[in-house]
Amino acid sequence: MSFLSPFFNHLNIKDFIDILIVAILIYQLLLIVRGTKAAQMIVGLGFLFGLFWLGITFKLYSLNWVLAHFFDSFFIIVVVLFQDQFRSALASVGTRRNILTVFSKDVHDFEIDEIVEACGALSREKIGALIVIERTHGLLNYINTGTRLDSRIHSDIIYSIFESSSSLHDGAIILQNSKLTAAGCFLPLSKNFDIERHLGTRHRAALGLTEVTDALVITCSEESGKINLCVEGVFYLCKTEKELGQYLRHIWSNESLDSALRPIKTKDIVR
Ligand SMILES: Nc1ncnc2c1ncn2[C@@H]1O[C@H](COP(=O)(O)OP(=O)(O)OP(=O)(O)O)[C@@H](O)[C@H]1O
Repeated sequence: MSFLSPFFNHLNIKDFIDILIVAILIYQLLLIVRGTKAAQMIVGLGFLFGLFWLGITFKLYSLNWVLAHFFDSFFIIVVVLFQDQFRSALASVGTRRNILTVFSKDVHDFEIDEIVEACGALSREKIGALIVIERTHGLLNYINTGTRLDSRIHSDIIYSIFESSSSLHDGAIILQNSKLTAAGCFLPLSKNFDIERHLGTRHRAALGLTEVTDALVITCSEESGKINLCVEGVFYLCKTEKELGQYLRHIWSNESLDSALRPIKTKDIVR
């Protein structure tokens, strides 16, 4: 590591602050694009950078010429490719989880009670519902498919959205950072061919989203009234509202799970 010391010797406090700000901006950008199509584009750009590096190392002139011209306009290309993400991120500064609130809890006990109460009522009335709770992966791609609400999380509001007379009852609602951000959102269907054949599109959408993001999805079946929590492509049946509450509190506040409940298999439960 001694080869790095000349580099550090020339750094002053201003440079450290500069590097820290850029690191936070890159981290925030990654949070926004994780789980979205933009993440795949970043992998594609990384691949082109790799090719460029190979071209320079092995002096592949034609490849260098093409890629050098491509990277000349790199910033314009990035802005064009990620225009949706930039637009949403700039518009949502201050309203979504940002630099200042990144360490705060997303869903509080109060909101969990409201979600659980709504699911209980929907289940008793056999009203179908699809409720998404955002964790660290940005869901703006999916929020943009629905109707923006930005309301507080309240059981009556959730219940009335899914009533058949509501114009927003089709699709999913997305809860983000203690807010009911959008309703009528379209989620990706699971591409898993091993899914039980009887599962309909509501449940396939819950699986699909949790396969590509770390969001939690609660489904309430219109047919059976059963409530399921879906985490990382796995369903956890909640026989009662109390069980749903236990699972949610287990995930958010690390409350211990009743031994009768199936343990959640997740790599990184976010608290
Ligand atoms: N891709 C999707 N994104 C969001 N919501 C969806 C999606 N696909 C279906 N839905 C919702 O699911 C409803 C259809 O549910 P369907 O009966 O096909 O599924 P299911 O899994 O059998 O659920 P249920 O047990 O409630 O009948 C739609 O009316 C719509 O509200």
